[in-house]
Amino acid sequence: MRIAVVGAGGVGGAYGAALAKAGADVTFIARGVHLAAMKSKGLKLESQRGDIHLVPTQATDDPKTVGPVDVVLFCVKLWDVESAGEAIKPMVGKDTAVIPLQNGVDAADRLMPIVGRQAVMGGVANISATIAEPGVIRQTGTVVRMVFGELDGSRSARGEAFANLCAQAGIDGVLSAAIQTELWMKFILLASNASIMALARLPVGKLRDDPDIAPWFTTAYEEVAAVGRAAGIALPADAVDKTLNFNRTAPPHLIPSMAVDLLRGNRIELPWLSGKVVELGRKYGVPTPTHAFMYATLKPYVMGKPV
Ligand SMILES: NC(=O)C1=CN([C@@H]2O[C@H](COP(=O)(O)OP(=O)(O)OC[C@H]3O[C@@H](n4cnc5c(N)ncnc54)[C@H](OP(=O)(O)O)[C@@H]3O)[C@@H](O)[C@H]2O)C=CC1
Ligand SMILES: CC(C)(CO)C(=O)C(=O)O
Repeated sequence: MRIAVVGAGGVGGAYGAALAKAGADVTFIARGVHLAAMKSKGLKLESQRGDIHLVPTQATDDPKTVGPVDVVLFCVKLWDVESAGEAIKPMVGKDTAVIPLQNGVDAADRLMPIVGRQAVMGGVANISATIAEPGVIRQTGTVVRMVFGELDGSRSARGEAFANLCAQAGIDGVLSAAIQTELWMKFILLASNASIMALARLPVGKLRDDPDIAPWFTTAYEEVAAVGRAAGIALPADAVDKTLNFNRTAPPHLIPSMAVDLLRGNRIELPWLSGKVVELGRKYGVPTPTHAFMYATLKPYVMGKPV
């Protein structure tokens, strides 16, 4: 199976390394010093599950040299969706599946007008990883799970083929018939935790048991779930309880990628996370005061550390 991993960062690097190690024909689309390091030293994944060092690593900044592939794992940040979407067109053939793994709930909708409705599936990344230095990806924790599915809920041959490949690569790959629900279940958690932990600049273990902070997780989750239901998403009745339970049992040092970006002084994905909750809340007449406050107070950091 030919795979292109677009954006070889925390998410793309970690999944791509596992797929390549399992024998899949993986090409990484990368750029800058990270690409140069991958080409000269090979991509390295540091993980408690065992390190992987891909030498040599198939990597390029030019999708035209790759041509059509079976699966594009689309792993750039949310602000790069449109530009990277344009760039990958030469790799999208008649049967290619493009699986966007961004957090948030709108990446697939934004990609469809660019690469075509038929190509785009839905995807959720359950992993925590970051670029530690050029050419090196570091994973936190041991979860390597990916949920993906056709947006219309059908069970496709391409979905099944990719699920089989995930199994060979040690990725807990789940082919879902309800990918919109999966995306929103993660959104309840992530949009809330990203803002709370970016504001506190601390990982989950330092916050979830504090009696002054704990209720804000519940309130923030409830706002996102209410917006999702108003938008017509079929969320389970215990969606908030499930999310609270996940948060209670997450590794204490887990910190959302948006908080990592804020601590590094990078751009942050806030407009597509708390910002999206507020935007959709307004659209559907659902109050979102917690996310509105978090969005407003983090907004000065959207383009990086304010000067
Ligand atoms: N990190 C995590 O643990 C998780 C992240 N996610 C989501 O996954 C997405 C990706 O996050 P993450 O892996 O952290 O991001 P990273 O910043 O680590 O990786 C993205 C990479 O894509 C590169 N890139 C962007 N555009 C292009 C392009 N046109 N051509 C080639 N390379 C390109 C970036 O390069 P450059 O630096 O030069 O811009 C960067 O190296 C986000 O939406 C995030 O919310 C989901 C679950 C977990
Ligand atoms: C791993 C997790 C859930 C962290 O909260 C995440 O999605 C992220 O860091 O973006």
